[in-house]
Amino acid sequence: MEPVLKLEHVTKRFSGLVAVNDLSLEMPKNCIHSLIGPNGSGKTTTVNMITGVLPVSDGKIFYGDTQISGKPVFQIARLGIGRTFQNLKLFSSMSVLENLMIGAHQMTRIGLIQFLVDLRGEKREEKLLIERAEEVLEEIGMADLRHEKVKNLAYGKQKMTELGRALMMKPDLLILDEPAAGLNPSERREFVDILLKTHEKGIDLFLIEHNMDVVMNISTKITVLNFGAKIAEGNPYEIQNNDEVIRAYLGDKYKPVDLPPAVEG
Ligand SMILES: Nc1ncnc2c1ncn2[C@@H]1O[C@H](COP(=O)(O)OP(=O)(O)OP(=O)(O)O)[C@@H](O)[C@H]1O
Repeated sequence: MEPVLKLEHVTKRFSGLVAVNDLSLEMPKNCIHSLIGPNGSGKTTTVNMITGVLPVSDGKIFYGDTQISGKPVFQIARLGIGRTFQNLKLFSSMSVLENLMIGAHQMTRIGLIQFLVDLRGEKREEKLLIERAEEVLEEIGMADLRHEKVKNLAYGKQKMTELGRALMMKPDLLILDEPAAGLNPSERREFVDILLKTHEKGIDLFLIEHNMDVVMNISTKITVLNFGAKIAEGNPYEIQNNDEVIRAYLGDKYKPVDLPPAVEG
């Protein structure tokens, strides 16, 4: 089966620094693929190249059979690749609903400024956006918070809003940069449950994550980077038992742990 995403000998150089070094990887369909490694090992740079934020220095990136390296961010997004960010990119003084709608403005023919001007108008596209936002709010369990300003939400709900914003465009592939960072165990469980539901609906997930309990519990495939280069690839069991990964990243003390149950309410 053709991979969803394929990196062929991808390198990124920043002046003298090689941030990603000759990286090749394939993400199979129906997969939760995690990219892990120590701080500074090149994970975010890799995602920035996949999403078109940074140009590759060498190599090629394919989404299905379409070469996406060299294409601008908006074109890559329109092909069906959604993304969340390590540092949330939300409008904190606006409501959850408005943030979701802004996330989808790329799907519509109108530009962002026009969209903001028209936010309370009667335009057909806005009605469609509101309908879609309502669907997403149900999916992420935040329908009752639709009119709450983002700045009043707990951090876990802000992260969920960021996820919702990425879901607005109905991506086929969703790239998540540290989705569990900053979440308490209960919020983490809730977030992971929503991610798994999202995946069950047919969205492939590619995630950068430092929380190994999350990675080892949900990943189908894991790629490990160190100093920009791939040092290992495999399923969670293989990665947990890989000597080089233990030396470079996991350490001796890592023991797989199940995620705790979510606390209701
Ligand atoms: N725009 C840039 N200009 C120069 N160097 C950069 C730039 N972006 C990243 N780097 C460097 O590239 C290397 C890889 O960084 P990157 O952020 O991709 O690592 P990471 O694995 O995502 O780290 P973390 O887990 O801390 O988020 C680091 O040495 C970083 O300092």
